[in-house]
Amino acid sequence: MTAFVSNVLRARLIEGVHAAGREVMAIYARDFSVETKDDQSPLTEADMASHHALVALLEDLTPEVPVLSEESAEIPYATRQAWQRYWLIDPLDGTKEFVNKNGEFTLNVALIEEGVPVFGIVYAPVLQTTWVGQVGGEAFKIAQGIYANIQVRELPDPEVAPWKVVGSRRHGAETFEAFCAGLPAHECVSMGSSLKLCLVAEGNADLYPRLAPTSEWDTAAAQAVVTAAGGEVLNVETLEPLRCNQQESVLNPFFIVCGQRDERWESALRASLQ
Ligand SMILES: Nc1ncnc2c1ncn2[C@@H]1O[C@H](COP(=O)(O)O)[C@@H](OP(=O)(O)O)[C@H]1O
Ligand SMILES: [Mg+2]
Repeated sequence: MTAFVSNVLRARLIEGVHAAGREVMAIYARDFSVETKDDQSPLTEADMASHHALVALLEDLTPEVPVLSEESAEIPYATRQAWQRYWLIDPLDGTKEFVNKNGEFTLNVALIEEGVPVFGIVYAPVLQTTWVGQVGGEAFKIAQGIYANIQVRELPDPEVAPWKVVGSRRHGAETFEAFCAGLPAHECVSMGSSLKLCLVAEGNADLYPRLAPTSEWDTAAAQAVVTAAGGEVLNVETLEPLRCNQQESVLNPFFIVCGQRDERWESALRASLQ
């Protein structure tokens, strides 16, 4: 377990992420403008308010640790490569869900050590729910102020209880369906943002195949939660855990989130990738 995140630091981080969430909610509650970024994805005042609040929080709490944010990602790899430890944040994941006001967006803060997400906080302010994971330590959820430890569930016998598979509302529908076609009895749920990984972490979903692009900040915090809860976030080609900061590009390979490995879904995955 990373010794870097003490209980005091963890509590301050959670408090600070909640404060950033209040700024996001103040904007969510009123009219706001939506810009389009160069990659055609939307950007709102809330993305930037959360970015500034989280960067200020992290610079205050741990001035020696660099921060990489989706909204300030132009740091050359030559610089990032030297980072043994850094914060990786997505100030507002699920911006389209924010714009559509369906509540399925999150604030994400991850600590990366030697490329491995070792600690993460995922906060969904509309749901008033926070997921926290410290790899090698605890995974827990705070829902409406109540703390509860979380863990992945064992894959049920699909004839008794269908597997639950979670997918994006907007990305990769065709390959998602090809994967699901190879599974035993299952039901599908659609959801925005990193909430999908948290559903697996808390045992409310079994699998989240992501056969479409994402960036490292979309997944790192929730990967720490999933891992701490006993699950895995695996590259679909190698079935090795995702790592951050291994190359110039911050794009993730396609991946699958699971509670545990199992030949039944692994063969469905291989078939869907052909
Ligand atoms: N072509 C692409 N390249 C990289 N990331 C992409 C992408 N299309 C979607 N995403 C990522 O997918 C996230 C939304 O995922 P989902 O559809 O599962 O909710 C977006 O997060 P943001 O809202 O932070 O931009 C965005 O980062
Ligand atoms: Mg995102």
